[in-house]
Amino acid sequence: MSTPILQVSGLSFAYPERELFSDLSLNIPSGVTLVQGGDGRGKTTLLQLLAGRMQAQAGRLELKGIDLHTEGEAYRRQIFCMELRSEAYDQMNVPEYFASVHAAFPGFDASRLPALIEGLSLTPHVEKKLFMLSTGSKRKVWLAAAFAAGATLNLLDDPFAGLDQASINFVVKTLNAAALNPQQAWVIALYEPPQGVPLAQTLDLGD
Ligand SMILES: Nc1ncnc2c1ncn2[C@@H]1O[C@H](COP(=O)(O)OP(=O)(O)OP(=O)(O)O)[C@@H](O)[C@H]1O
Repeated sequence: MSTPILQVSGLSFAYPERELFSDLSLNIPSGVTLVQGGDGRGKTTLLQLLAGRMQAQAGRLELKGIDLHTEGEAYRRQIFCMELRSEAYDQMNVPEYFASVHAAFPGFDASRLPALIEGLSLTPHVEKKLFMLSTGSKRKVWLAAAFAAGATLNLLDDPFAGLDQASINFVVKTLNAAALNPQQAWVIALYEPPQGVPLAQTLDLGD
């Protein structure tokens, strides 16, 4: 088996009033990994921990040999993470947002944007600022950015929420094509397994 993209060992994390993970070890290979779990099981928190945006109480995370603890900046630079709760990009219009992602990811492939915008029915929205978009449209913008970014590790929290069926089909098709790239890993957090997406593995956090 090839070396995993991300190696996690001994990860422990608790909020003051609730322990979520204790001594969790896992490998994330290329392809699609599903983090499955019911309400409040810790899907979002786990993605934030993998992204290096929240700090665990214990554990080691190594992304293609880069250790989060000792090389945090280099580690985080390889990760595209949907920041749906962030307001940091709200004042940007869609092309400005894509330009900001392009600046952050050297492997960003801008030639893919027209097809992604069309496939996700974003054309009527491209001149809008992000705060003007519905949650579903904003999610589509993040997804388009993820597919163009070329990041090593891609963390997609609830990628289908609020999407119309045509866009869901498009995301499934695009994700399945991206999953064939042995240099990239895709982690998706959902309540239940997605239809039509072959999974490299499932991490079940319970109902
Ligand atoms: N900042 C926080 N401080 C304290 N507790 C938190 C915080 N964020 C989340 N929690 C709690 O931790 C648990 C896991 O939350 P998290 O959002 O990671 O779960 P989730 O599986 O993504 O849930 P959902 O599907 O409902 O979004 C929940 O019980 C939540 O209430």
